[in-house]
Amino acid sequence: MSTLSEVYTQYPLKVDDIIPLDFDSVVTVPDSHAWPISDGFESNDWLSIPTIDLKDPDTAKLIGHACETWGVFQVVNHDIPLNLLDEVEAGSSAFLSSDYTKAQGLKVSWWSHRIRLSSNIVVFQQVMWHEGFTIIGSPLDHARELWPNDYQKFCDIMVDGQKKMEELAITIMHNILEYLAVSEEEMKWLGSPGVASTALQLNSYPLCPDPNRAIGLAPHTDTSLFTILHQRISGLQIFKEGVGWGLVQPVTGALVVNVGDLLHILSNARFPSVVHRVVMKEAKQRFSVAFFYSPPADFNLDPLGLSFGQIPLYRSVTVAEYVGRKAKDLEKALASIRI
Ligand SMILES: O=C(O)CCC(=O)C(=O)O
Ligand SMILES: [Fe+2]
Repeated sequence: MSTLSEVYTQYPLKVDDIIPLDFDSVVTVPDSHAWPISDGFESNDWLSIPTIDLKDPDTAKLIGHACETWGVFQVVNHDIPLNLLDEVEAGSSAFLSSDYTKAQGLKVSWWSHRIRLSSNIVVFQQVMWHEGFTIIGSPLDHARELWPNDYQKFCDIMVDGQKKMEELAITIMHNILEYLAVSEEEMKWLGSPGVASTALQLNSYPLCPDPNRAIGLAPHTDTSLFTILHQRISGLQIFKEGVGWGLVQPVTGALVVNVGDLLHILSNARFPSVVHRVVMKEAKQRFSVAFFYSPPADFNLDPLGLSFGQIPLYRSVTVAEYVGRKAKDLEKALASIRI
């Protein structure tokens, strides 16, 4: 087994779990999509997470400190043009509203329940107020099938988006390693383009007739080292120990970076893997773009940067094994490798 695509193929969508819903015509939230009100659901409080200027000479310290205290921060001066992020969003919208996508009735699922349309585009929708799709690798073959006359532009934008996100991820990773005092020798894969496991996930949260009865994405942690996210409209909530749920304020041009499970393991639990969710806040359709950054699937992940005498809290695990554990049981994956 060598790629994440192959790992996901082992956990296909259970078709019986699909509950179709036409978000375009719905006037109330059906029971199938109603979500129990939970703590902080209606909170409009912004969390004061750090915003870091990537041109600041102290970037490594600022990023490391933010990872340690919050597990999430925003970055500005990141060199990804805003118009590219807008184009990715427009491409996502076009894909989701294409006749092909609609005709397939691509409906409800949750993380482990994904419809695979082709080897490289994974489409899913769930009992959340959400639809979206994940691109792993090149979208070319599948997009050619979807829009025989029109696929090239979509592919160029997605490939460009993935490339720029990966460059930014490499910069952030270098800073994190510096902060954790982990030798780059330990991460030989880092920096060679196309070697890391990456995925570009395009999320859409349709306008909801009753926002307090639905949820965009249920609480979860990401199965990545970290995730880079673009949001223009609010809705992303983070859970902070001792504070509770709070919204991450959209800042024009900024990208949100959150720690995922793999960096939590690598940092020996020094960095929290951030629990987050999406709530329906504004009376508009909301899009977001998430870029998941992880080492190659066969990379052996160990807690690193331990100080003298410190014991590792997690056993060594390959990325592929961890992804498989998470796909099987979202809640128990981390505990299952705890020493
Ligand atoms: O849409 C968002 O703000 C969050 C998306 C997210 O958490 C994810 O795709 O894993
Ligand atoms: Fe997430």
